[in-house]
Amino acid sequence: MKSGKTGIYELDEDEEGFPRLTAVVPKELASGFINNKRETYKFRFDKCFDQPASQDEVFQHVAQPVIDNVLAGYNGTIFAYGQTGSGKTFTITGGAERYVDRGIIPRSLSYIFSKMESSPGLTYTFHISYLEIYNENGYDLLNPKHEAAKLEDLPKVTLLEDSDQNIHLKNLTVHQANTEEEALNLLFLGDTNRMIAETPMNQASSRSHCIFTIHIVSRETGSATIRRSKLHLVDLAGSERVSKTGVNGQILTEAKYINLSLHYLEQVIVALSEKNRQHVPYRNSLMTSVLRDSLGGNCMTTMIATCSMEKKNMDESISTCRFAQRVAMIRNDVMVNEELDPKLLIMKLRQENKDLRDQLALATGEQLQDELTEDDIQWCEDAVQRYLEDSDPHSYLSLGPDLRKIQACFKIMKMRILQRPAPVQPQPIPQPESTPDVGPYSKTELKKLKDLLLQRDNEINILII
Ligand SMILES: Nc1ncnc2c1ncn2[C@@H]1O[C@H](COP(=O)(O)OP(=O)(O)OP(=O)(O)O)[C@@H](O)[C@H]1O
Repeated sequence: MKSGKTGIYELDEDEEGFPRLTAVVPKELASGFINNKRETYKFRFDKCFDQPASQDEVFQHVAQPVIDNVLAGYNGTIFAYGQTGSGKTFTITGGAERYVDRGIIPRSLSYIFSKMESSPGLTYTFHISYLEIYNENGYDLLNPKHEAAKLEDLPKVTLLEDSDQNIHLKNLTVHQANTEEEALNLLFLGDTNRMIAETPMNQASSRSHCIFTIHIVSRETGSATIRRSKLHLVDLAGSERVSKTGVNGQILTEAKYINLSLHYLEQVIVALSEKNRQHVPYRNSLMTSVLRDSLGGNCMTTMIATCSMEKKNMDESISTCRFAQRVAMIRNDVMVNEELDPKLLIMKLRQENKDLRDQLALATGEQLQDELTEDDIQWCEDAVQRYLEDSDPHSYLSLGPDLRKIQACFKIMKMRILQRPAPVQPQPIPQPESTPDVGPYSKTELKKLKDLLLQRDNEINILII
């Protein structure tokens, strides 16, 4: 956080070193506030980003820690809250003009896929869904028919609750993304389909809530345990009050729905922040129902409050800061969402069953009579192969007490010996046709010796003469 004054706002640190935002209300604005005598408002946050903060800085501080936890199997939510035009969409999705303006969603996708590539011991599967909530109705932004139809013509996304009170969303498609590019294409498709309309406050105001969700399944290689987690990236509709915008007709209806759903969101957040509160009113709105497992309980929630620095928006900015303070009071108990993969679990149990039968046979001295299965024979093949390939002369073939397996392994080895090609016999070196060599000397050497002998005899004869 940068310290300093930004017009009527001041950024510094409180006594405990936390970033603090102080809003100093100018006299001419004070009458518009509920407590019109109050002149300064102080808010404490985990982090404050001043106007020049880069998208990368925001991503690193806000999103990266949440994503690291999501990849480790926890649920995570990041949502942007603030009045229209304060930068929610810019923060969550990003600006379209420059690459450096990419927001939290595309950066999260890049980060997640790069993490996946650098974790060879883990297998990840990613699925993506993109939900828009408009006038309290849910619509699938990734529905293939979306481009051709009006939003209202699409099948509505509805809530279903199972006997364990888990929420399921009917008509919301979930798409697998194997690469960053595929995931970005889904984001692009959803953003293209997003409903936008004009209001007097903003030419391209988003009047709906959008929830981009990355569903992650991970498993360590060879493990039967799978982890399921999800990351919700939420771009809320503008939080400004209706009276401020001076709108009517359809836009007024929309604004009322937005205000109501944000009010219910606030109610849930207030309930979650009260220590001994038993009932949390999640069911009041579609958004709180969808985010039920993502606002409190088993989830890491991060809220980004976007504020306008302009004087005329000061009461909205203070209201946004108040909301953010309440969210900061929620304490969640997070746990990894682990479960066993049914297929791997069955395989594991079958193996355990077999081991137990083998042990029983060993204990009772009784031999198993039924035929070995194809899997058993393959197991024997592999065991023999490993044994033969092992260059250690002291290695042994461990087969357990099952006589059938021992016999199968012997049979496999015998087959391998029988099927081995006959060893190549060394061929005799062809010799020139002549008398065979005698003794340790070759014929050439013998001839040389005979010649030498003859020469010596001649020399002796000459000397005698
Ligand atoms: N940090 C920023 N840097 C540069 N431009 C920004 C920044 N934040 C917002 N903007 C620009 O301000 C305008 C409004 O921002 P944005 O659409 O993100 O607001 P919003 O809060 O999502 O509004 P709405 O509620 O209407 O969706 C956009 O043109 C956006 O590009």
